[in-house]
Amino acid sequence: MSINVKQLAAEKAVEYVVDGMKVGLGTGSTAYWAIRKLGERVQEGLKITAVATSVASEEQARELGIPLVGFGDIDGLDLTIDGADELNHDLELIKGGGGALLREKIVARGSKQMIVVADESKAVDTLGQFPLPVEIVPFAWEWTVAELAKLGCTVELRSSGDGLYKTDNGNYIADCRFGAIASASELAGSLQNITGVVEHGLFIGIAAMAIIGKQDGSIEIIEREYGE
Ligand SMILES: O=C[C@H](O)[C@H](O)[C@H](O)COP(=O)(O)O
Repeated sequence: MSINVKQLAAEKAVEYVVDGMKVGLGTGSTAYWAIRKLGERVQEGLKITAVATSVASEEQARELGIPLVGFGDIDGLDLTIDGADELNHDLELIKGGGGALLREKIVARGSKQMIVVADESKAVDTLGQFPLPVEIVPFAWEWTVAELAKLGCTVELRSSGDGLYKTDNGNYIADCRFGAIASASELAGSLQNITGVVEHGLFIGIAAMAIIGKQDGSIEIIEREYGE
């Protein structure tokens, strides 16, 4: 019988949450299990407050009775637990497969610590197999897509049903296929220089720990010192 490796990793991460913490709730099918476990612990008496990185995670947290606070009520978070689409051994990540990368990056950057939770298929030697999601403004999106393509990728504007996919912020997602990404930080710099780009899904120097669930029931932990 196959085990739920996403749940395995997510529930391990929730062990790092203690009373009094301000917690960032990630988005996606792995973060879902972390939020579910946090909800259970809150019902058992854990005292935390939280902010969510998407409308979907906010709704899940509310249903589970996790106390949510506004961004104006706190000046930062202790810990964010979130998934990833790809991660390498330096804890560089590709995120945004679910379209939540902008909110996720704001929340992760506002946290003292970010733990990534993933199944083993997400751990890679070189980033880039997964198309890099880039959030772009709808205005003149054709020109922004053309600028992205000049960086050496093929770009597909994400669709949803009959139309274009829109993020929780009302923007589009351009999925950019670069193939193997030699230097994530150089690419991040180039993406930031394109005016229509709101944010990209490369998370570099943000996560301190990854918890990876494996089919054999074991867990691998990758850690990185802040400032490395
Ligand atoms: O936008 C979505 C997020 O970055 C997710 O955390 C990421 O796509 C991983 O999602 P999942 O755990 O469903 O694979």
